[in-house]
Amino acid sequence: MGIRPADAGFQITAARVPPPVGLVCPFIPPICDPAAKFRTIDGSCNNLANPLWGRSHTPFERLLDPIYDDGLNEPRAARVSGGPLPNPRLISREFHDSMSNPLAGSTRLLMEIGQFISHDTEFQALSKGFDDANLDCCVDPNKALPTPPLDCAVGVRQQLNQITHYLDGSAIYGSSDDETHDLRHHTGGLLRTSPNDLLPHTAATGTDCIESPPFTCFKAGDARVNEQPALISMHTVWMREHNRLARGLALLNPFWDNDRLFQEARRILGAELQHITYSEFLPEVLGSNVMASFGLNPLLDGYDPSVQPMVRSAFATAAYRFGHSLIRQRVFVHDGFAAVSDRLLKDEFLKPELVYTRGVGNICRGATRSHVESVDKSLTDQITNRLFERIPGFGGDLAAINIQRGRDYGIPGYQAYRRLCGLAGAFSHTPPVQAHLASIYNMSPEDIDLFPGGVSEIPVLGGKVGPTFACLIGRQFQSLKIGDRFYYENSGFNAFSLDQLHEIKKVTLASLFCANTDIGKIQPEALKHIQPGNPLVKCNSIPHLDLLPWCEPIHGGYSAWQWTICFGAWRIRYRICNNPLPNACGEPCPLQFEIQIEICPFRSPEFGRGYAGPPGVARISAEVFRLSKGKKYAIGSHTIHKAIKNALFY
Ligand code: HEM
Ligand SMILES: [Ca+2]
Repeated sequence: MGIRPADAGFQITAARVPPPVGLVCPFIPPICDPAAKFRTIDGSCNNLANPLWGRSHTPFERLLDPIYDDGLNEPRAARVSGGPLPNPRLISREFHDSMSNPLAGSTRLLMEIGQFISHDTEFQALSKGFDDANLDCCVDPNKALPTPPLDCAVGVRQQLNQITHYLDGSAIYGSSDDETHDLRHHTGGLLRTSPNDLLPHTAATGTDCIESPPFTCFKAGDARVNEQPALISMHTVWMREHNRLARGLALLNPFWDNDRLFQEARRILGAELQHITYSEFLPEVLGSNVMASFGLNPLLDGYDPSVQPMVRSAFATAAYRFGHSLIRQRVFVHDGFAAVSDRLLKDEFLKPELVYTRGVGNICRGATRSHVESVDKSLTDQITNRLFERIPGFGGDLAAINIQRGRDYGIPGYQAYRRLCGLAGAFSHTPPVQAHLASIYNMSPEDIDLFPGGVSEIPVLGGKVGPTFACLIGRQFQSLKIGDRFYYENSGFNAFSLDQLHEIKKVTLASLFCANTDIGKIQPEALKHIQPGNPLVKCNSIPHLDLLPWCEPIHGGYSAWQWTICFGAWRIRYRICNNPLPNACGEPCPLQFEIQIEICPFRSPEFGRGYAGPPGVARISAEVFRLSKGKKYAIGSHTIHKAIKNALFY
């Protein structure tokens, strides 16, 4: 069944022992530049003592030791009390009904940005068949690819994150230098685009995107970009934001080269993404109490190099999949006057068409003008029966996948995580949901899988998820914050200046959409519905980031001093303003042309008229300055001769 230890390329044994002699460990720490201003693309060298922490293609970390059926490798299948665990599809059919329970107050954008953040922080590597084909699930279950742990000690099965664990914009830029190279335009710090300022095109691979000409599939920093049109739109908005920043920086700093512009824009964009996550998204999901208890609110200096930033497997396989319960049955597009499309999600999976026909602005507007589903046991049938359906009636079931994926990763059951989070009792559910769960798991709470147990809890005060998921999500975003040396609020040598931070903190989802789409009007808090206190307003009244604090001053610059030979007791030096145009933050040259005279060879008390310089140097008189101001003179010209004569002999 599935991947055998022999297929894994390394040994799986129960005891953790050092790697056997001869085993090549794939995790070789790179040599880091501790003074580097920018993140590496693959996330390495963020933690200087542990440069592999958070890098792409490294294992998920664990909160609890794994439980495998055979102690090593096989998905958890047996009940604590003996006998097989309930079949995941059965749990999905019986427990995860497809009722629609709209969430009061929140817009569908909560789902969209949630998915985008997920695609910046975790992407499991799956076992592939011959020639990169997906495994046939009837013959070979589609298991997560095994990996040795970071220290390459031999042990139980671990799973691999393909992308950078950090919240760093990898969904926009990619998680390897090759990917980034391919996405970049290589002039002006820009990313590549396609006509109408859309994402660059890519050939469809079949599993990632269904291409129906002329609607070409898109390419972005994360391979899942084409999964649904609102996700494509979100990627497009961020790609445009990068280009907008790069262009703005180029205007302010015309001497920055392509690489400098790219990296500075990427650094600002990463900060914007973190700011939106910690100031808009997480408070909406977790509520203010949980935000405070995990230290997720703004903080000026929190970096702790002992904190592991890595994504935890319980977060990736269950807690952060809470978002699957937010998903609505239909994709809603709004043109500012009316809904222009409200198609079933199953018809939009993996298809870029709506982005071409309806436009990014209308899709973004749709996300801010419609509701999202509550986080509860109900998941739309579009994902529990019709996920990626190609032949009617043969769609996938994401709830069942989530449950089986948890077992595949060996994550312990729901109760173990309740204990880890210090929650009292075995349930945080309404009595009917509790009874339903208990009966599906044959009255054995210890067997309950983390996804169904967590997603069906009563939400915490002010949040959208229950206490177990709030704890697991809170812990994860805490470690992504204080375990990230480049976290945008950190001080230290790499920090943003206070002026820059002030500008970054103006960025909201609303300002992002305003700056990069034709949305025109939006409510300031875009994750919340339009209502008194959050009215629909014109984009020009939404605060936006001003790049001026990123201006590096170019002052008006002079040529080097040129000396004449000594004639008599004097010699003259002169210089010309060869850069009369400073940039927005630079000072102009005070004078176009400057002449000084010096006693030659010794200092004498008879300085020239109007002397104002240091000993030994006499500056020419104020009239002469005026005479020469605003003009450039060639040395030897009549006016200069006159000026020098005046200075020397009057
Ligand atoms: C239309 C919307 C969405 C669709 C069709 C979708 C579909 C999927 C699929 C097919 C997987 C892979 C499952 C597996 O093989 O284990 C997945 C994984 C995941 N999804 Fe979603 N999803 C959607 C929205 C969301 C949202 C809104 C969130 C969170 C707020 C989310 C969080 C996750 C996470 C954390 C994973 C695991 C990623 C990994 O480690 O590879 N998804 N989703
Ligand atoms: Ca990342």
